[in-house]
Parts: sequence; structure tokens; C-alpha cells
Amino acid sequence: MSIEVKGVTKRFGDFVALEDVNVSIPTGQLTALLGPSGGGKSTLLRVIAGLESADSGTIEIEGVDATRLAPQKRNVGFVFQHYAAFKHMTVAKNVAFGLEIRKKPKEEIRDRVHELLKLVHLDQFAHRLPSQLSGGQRQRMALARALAVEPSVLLLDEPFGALDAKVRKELRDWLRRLHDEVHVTTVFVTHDQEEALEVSDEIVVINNGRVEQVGTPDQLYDEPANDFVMSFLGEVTTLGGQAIRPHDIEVSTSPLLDRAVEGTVARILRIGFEVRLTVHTLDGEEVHVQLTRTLANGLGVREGGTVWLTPLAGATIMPTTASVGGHART
Ligand SMILES: Nc1ncnc2c1ncn2[C@@H]1O[C@H](COP(=O)(O)OP(=O)(O)OP(=O)(O)O)[C@@H](O)[C@H]1O
Repeated sequence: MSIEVKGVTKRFGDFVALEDVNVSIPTGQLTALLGPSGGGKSTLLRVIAGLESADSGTIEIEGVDATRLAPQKRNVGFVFQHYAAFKHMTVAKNVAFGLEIRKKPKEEIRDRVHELLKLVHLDQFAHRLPSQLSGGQRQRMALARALAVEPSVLLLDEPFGALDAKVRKELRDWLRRLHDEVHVTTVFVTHDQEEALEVSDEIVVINNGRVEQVGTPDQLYDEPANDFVMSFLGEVTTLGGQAIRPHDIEVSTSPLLDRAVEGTVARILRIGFEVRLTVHTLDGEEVHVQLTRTLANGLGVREGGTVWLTPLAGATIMPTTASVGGHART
């Protein structure tokens, strides 16, 4: 394991931001810290970086107890949402900075900067100032700068958070490819489920200062530990008082199964290949169902018509608590 977080608790006054957090982050992987705003993701990243100190618990990085080490002694690189570049220095100088203060030979610095700028596709911008770059290019420069000193761990706090959706998506794909080339252990904070599912090898779901679940994107989606994780990583509705995904519900226009729930189609929304039904059941539940267009057309569903709903075989079903429905997809 590259990072071992053991029994970490962090309070700000009376407020408990992290409570007995235990996480192992594997070497060479891309791990996302995912959760709703205020859940404690950034605090955990800052405790790993040494920018905050935990009230109790330990942090081990690459087998070394780093709990009391200063940030610059932990061999970690960081990139934040709003990256503070040296405005008066060129892109190349910004990337070279960490190597220069370490007094590396000039030739080695020049070669390394060239290699890094190529890696982040900024080689043609080496002589520009940061203000002459786009937001996405500036974040790529920040990554090159963080990678320059060959950190054993790269910590990214919503690195693309301030960028527009399209650039964000491009950089997300780019980060995945970069990681496949460089393989440095990377931990990145995001509140965006899609980003976490698309990019990471492993996801740590954090809510209210606690770890809800750790797993691969598939494990979290297919075997959520609780209804919070289930609702945070995809859409969820309730059927017969239980949480279920809208696409895991079978719709029939005749009462084929005795445990089927009868209801009336209140609304039909057609979006591309997908058809969304809102069904009001006899028990007064509002159930959301997702079907393919082909299936919906084949069934001949119509607003005001009666349908019978059953969970599909193999559907993930959870008892509900108050958290279901509280975290819609963003
Ligand atoms: N320096 C501080 N002083 C007091 N409270 C703080 C401090 N830093 C963080 N907190 C509180 O700790 C909680 C966790 O904050 P944190 O930034 O870790 O959340 P997050 O999951 O990263 O959220 P976001 O996605 O909004 O950044 C929040 O309620 C926040 O207000």
C-alpha cells in the first residue's frame, strides 16, 4: 500500500470533520475521494499532504510514518482547483521551479522540463506566461510542475473543478491516459460521481466525515454497502418501500406476477433512446422507471394507463433510510 490512513479524526472546534477514518490507498493506482460537499474529502487530502494535522490517528506514506512530517518532507505533489502559478515566470520556468530549488544540474532540468511539457501537451507553450494559457492548459502546467520533482504520491483537490463541463471532460480523459503512462499513485478529490466512475481504479466514498465504502467503480455500483452509496452513484427510486435503480424495474401492462405493484402512468418523458415513466402506485408511492424506447414502444405505455411493476431479476435492492433521494446526480 502506498498510503495508509489509520484511525484519523480531525475536529475544527466542536465540529468533527473526519471521524476514525481508515483507508489504504494502493500503489500506482488512481483513487478518487468522492462524496457530497462538506463530507470531509479535502480535509482528508490535506491531512495526507500534511497541510492539516490530525487530532488522532496516523498517516503512513510508502512505508514511512509521515504523521509528524512537514509537507515538504512527505514527497507528495499537489494540485488544487485554483492553481497559483508564478505569474512572472514562463510555463517552462514554473515547471522547472521545484528542480531549481533542489539545485539540480541545468541540463537535467532542461531535459526534464521538456519531457514533462511534452507529456502534458504543452511543449509549444513553454515560453508563454501562465496568463497566456487557457484554464485547462494552466491546470496541465500545474500537473507538470507537481510531477517534476518525482513525488511518490500526487494529490489533486478538484483539479478541474473551476473549468467548464467540456474542458473538464477532456482533462478527465487526459488524466486517465497520463496516469496510464506515468503510474504515480494519485489521489483526487471530486464530488462528481461520473468523474469518479470514469477515471478511477478505486473510489473511497466519504460522507459526514466517515468512509461509507471503498471499492472499484463496478463494486460500488453493483454492490453498494448502503443506500447512501447506492443513491450517490446513480439514480435511485423506491418500489414497495425499497430503494432500487429506475432501470432495474420491469414494466408490464398486465398483472403477470402476484407480487407486482399496480400503478398509473402519470408522466412519460422521452429523451433520446431512453423513456422515463413516473408511476403512481395504489399505495401512493411515486416510482420512477427507465426503459429503452424500443421496450416502451413495444409495451404501448401511455399516460393514464395502468401498469404493473416488479424488480428485474438480479436488481440491487436496499431497505431505504432518509438519505435516499437526498443526493440526486449532478
Ligand atoms: N479550517 C477549517 N475550519 C473550520 N471548519 C472547517 C475547516 N476546513 C474545513 N472545515 C469544515 O469541515 C467540513 C469538511 O470540509 P471539507 O473541505 O473536507 O469537505 P469536502 O468534502 O472537501 O467538501 P467540498 O466538496 O465542498 O470541498 C466542512 O463542514 C467544512 O466547513
